[in-house]
Amino acid sequence: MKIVIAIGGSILLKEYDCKKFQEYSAILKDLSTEHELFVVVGGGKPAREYINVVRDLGAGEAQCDDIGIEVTRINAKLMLSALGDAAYQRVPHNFQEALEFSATGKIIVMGGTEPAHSTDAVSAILAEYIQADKLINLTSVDGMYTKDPNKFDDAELVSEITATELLNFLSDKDVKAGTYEFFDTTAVQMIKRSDLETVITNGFKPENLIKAVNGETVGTKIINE
Ligand SMILES: Nc1ncnc2c1ncn2[C@@H]1O[C@H](COP(=O)(O)OP(=O)(O)OP(=O)(O)O)[C@@H](O)[C@H]1O
Ligand SMILES: O=c1ccn([C@@H]2O[C@H](COP(=O)(O)O)[C@@H](O)[C@H]2O)c(=O)[nH]1
Repeated sequence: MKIVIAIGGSILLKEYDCKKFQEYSAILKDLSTEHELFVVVGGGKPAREYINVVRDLGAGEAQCDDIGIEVTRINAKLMLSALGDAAYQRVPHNFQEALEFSATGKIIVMGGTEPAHSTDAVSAILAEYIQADKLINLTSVDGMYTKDPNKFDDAELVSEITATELLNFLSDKDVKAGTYEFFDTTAVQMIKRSDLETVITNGFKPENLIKAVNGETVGTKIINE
C-alpha cells in the first residue's frame, strides 16, 4: 500500500529528546519493507514558541506561518537523521518533489509547504497528490472527541465521523498560525473530495501506527457518506 503518515510535533518533541524519533524510525523501517511510505512531520511546541516570538516582533500571520513551516522542516530533518539510509535524505518543499524523490523507493519525509494551513493539510494534499491508499494521522490524544479532552472531563471519543460532519465541527475553530488545533478544514476538504481512507489515532503509542496500517480499529475513522 501507499501510505501517508502524519506525525504531530507534539509527540516527537514533547520531551525534546530522540526517543520518539527512534521508536518511529524502527517501525517505519519495518513497514517500508511492505509499503511505500510518505511521512509528514508537524511542528509541535517549538513551532508554536517560534511563532509567538515572531508575532511579538510584529510579523503578520503568513510570516508567522512561514516560521512554523521552517520548524516543521527542521523536525523532518531530525526524522531523516533517525531513519538514515532507509529515507531519501532531502526534505521535499512541495508535492511534486515528494513524488519525484519517491522514485528512489526510499521513505520520504517532509514538513510544511506554504502558509495558511497545518501539516495535517499537507498530509491530506500529499495523499491526494500521490494517490495514497491510506492517511494515518498520529496526534497527542486518542482520536477526535466531542470536545477538547484536555479541557473537558466529559469529552467522548468519536469512533467514526463523516468528512462533512467534521467540517461542520471545525467551522468555528481558530485559523491563526500555530493554532490549527487538532485538525484543519483544508485537510478534511481533501479527504472528502478524494474519498481518502483516514484514521486519527494516538501517536504517543507508536504501535497504533502498525494497527492502523493493518486496518485495526484505533481512534477515529473519517468516513464518507
Ligand atoms: N475535539 C477534539 N478532539 C481531540 N482533540 C482536540 C479536540 N479539540 C481540541 N483538541 C486538542 O487538539 C490537540 C491535538 O492537536 P495538536 O495540534 O496539539 O497536536 P498534533 O496534531 O499532534 O500536531 P502538532 O503538535 O504538530 O501541531 C489535543 O492535544 C487536544 O487538546
Ligand atoms: O504547510 C504548512 C505547515 C505548517 N504551517 C505553519 O506551521 C505551524 C506548525 O505546523 P503544525 O502542523 O500545526 O504542527 C502551523 O500551525 C502553521 O502556522 C503552514 O503555514 N503551512
